[in-house]
Amino acid sequence: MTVVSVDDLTVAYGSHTVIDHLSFTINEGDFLVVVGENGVGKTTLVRSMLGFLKPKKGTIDIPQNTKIGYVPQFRNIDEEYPLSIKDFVALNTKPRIIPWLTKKERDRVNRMIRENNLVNIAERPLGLASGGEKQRAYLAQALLPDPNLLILDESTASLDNEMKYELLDLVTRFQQNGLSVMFITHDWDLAQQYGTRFLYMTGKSYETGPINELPVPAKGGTK
Ligand SMILES: Nc1ncnc2c1ncn2[C@@H]1O[C@H](COP(=O)(O)OP(=O)(O)OP(=O)(O)O)[C@@H](O)[C@H]1O
Repeated sequence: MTVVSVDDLTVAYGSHTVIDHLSFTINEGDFLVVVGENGVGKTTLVRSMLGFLKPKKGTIDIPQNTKIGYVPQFRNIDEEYPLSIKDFVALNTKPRIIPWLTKKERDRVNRMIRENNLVNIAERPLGLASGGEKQRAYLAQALLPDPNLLILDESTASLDNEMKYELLDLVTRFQQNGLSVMFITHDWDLAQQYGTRFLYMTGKSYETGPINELPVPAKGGTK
């Protein structure tokens, strides 16, 4: 089943064309890694897929049963941030008339807390969590509404190796249960280890295919 189909997409900021005739698809259960140097349009692609930018040309076909979860690139959550990890996850419950969570919503929040290894720290202020714990909280929040496509924009960028693997192992577990993943990264090793397919954006052209065909640059490349 196709969860997103992008065909001949062109996106521009005014006269500055950033994405030029891009086509690719994401299928159910894919772990698509998106690689490419700074400024080639990776975040612009995500913003277009989320509907925030109107394509100049081409189409982004998102079937009705595709629900997207998104973990954006940068957040500035400092020590003063007042919400607990659990409350932060619960922020992504859909708008409701009564101000408190229903039992079903609470159960769902607790499930996400469990499945993202946050049980022991659920009541801790998010601002005091480590980088890896924060990323797991962002993941839990994004997964709360049960999306079938998860977009991660550089989620491992600020993490040490152990935390990177922990986070991506977790994401892989969800992927193996049918979640499709689109993971934007500058880390070619992680791309090769976790991806099933790739989209390589060079700024001039695009390549896509199974992960074993990823054209890994020589050392000193765009890593
Ligand atoms: N709102 C905007 N208005 C005008 N130009 C923009 C805007 N957002 C991004 N750009 C430009 O579009 C190009 C692509 O930016 P984008 O953030 O999509 O790249 P990226 O591949 O995600 O980069 P990075 O890896 O550094 O996050 C850049 O030249 C950037 O300066």
